[in-house]
Amino acid sequence: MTGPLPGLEVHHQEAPDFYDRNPELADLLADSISPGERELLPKGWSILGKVIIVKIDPQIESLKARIGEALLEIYPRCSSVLLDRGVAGPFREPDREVIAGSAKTETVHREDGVVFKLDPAKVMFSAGNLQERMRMGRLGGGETVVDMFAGIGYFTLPMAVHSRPKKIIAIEINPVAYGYLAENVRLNGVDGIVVPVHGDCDLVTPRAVADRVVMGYVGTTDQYLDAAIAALRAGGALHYHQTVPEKLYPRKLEEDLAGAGERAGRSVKIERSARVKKYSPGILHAVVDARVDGAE
Ligand SMILES: C[S@@+](CC[C@H](N)C(=O)[O-])C[C@H]1O[C@@H](n2cnc3c(N)ncnc32)[C@H](O)[C@@H]1O
Repeated sequence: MTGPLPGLEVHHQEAPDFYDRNPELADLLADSISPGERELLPKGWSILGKVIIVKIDPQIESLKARIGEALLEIYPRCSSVLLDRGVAGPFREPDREVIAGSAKTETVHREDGVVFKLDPAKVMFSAGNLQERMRMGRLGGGETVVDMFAGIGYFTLPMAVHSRPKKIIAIEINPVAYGYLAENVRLNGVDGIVVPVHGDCDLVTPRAVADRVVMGYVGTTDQYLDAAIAALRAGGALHYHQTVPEKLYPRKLEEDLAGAGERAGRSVKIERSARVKKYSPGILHAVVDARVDGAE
């Protein structure tokens, strides 16, 4: 997608965000904070479009407005700063608060030739999954794909834009994320390829249609493996994202897949296991690719 987007300002950047040990933040606040507070200042932040997203140590949360203003001074092209308190619930909704700048946090992020419109105050966008988004955009071609936890189109859009499948059925349960998914499909000019579906994967995943099924991370991804395998035609590819203690990687994930294959009476052959990113201390976010044969 290269054309202008009416009414939207697009910001180009190499990666979805960057973490920067910028001494400027400490310098800008130097006169008004103690040396102890200085030590606790954030060492990095993310930038998505025009929005800066920062985690702040709870011990210095009283400084949040000043930290936000200082970040806007460092990045004059940005318009809002969000304090990030993590992601919660099955919809993976971020807990974020505007601490400086405009209350309007909807923005447009461009990455790998794909446009993502989103409001980072309302939906998540994981910087650490960049390589995986790029990889998915270069697999297959001419296939029917089911993206089970599509979000705003994290995997659907790079696949539709770059590998030109025949069709992608992109399923999303959260109405806000679904709204952005539908809009991003239009903005990227892939409405002839992507069919956004608003619903619960457990109820709406079609059976025996897919050459490829993508299962992004939702915390309980393993509970949807039966639906994913049922969606696949014989010989189809499955991408299973899950978190796992480092010590159990990749065995635990391979066992999840083997179990689902057994329940379905189909053969599941592991083709690749990879670490996507560190999720939390001792816990990995990983992806396993498998080939599923047998009855449709
Ligand atoms: C973490 S986000 C998308 C992950 C993305 N694929 C990635 O790895 O960057 C997961 C999405 O799945 C959606 N979701 C969770 N449970 C679902 C379900 N049962 N059916 C459909 N969508 C679901 C959430 O609302 C959320 O938008």
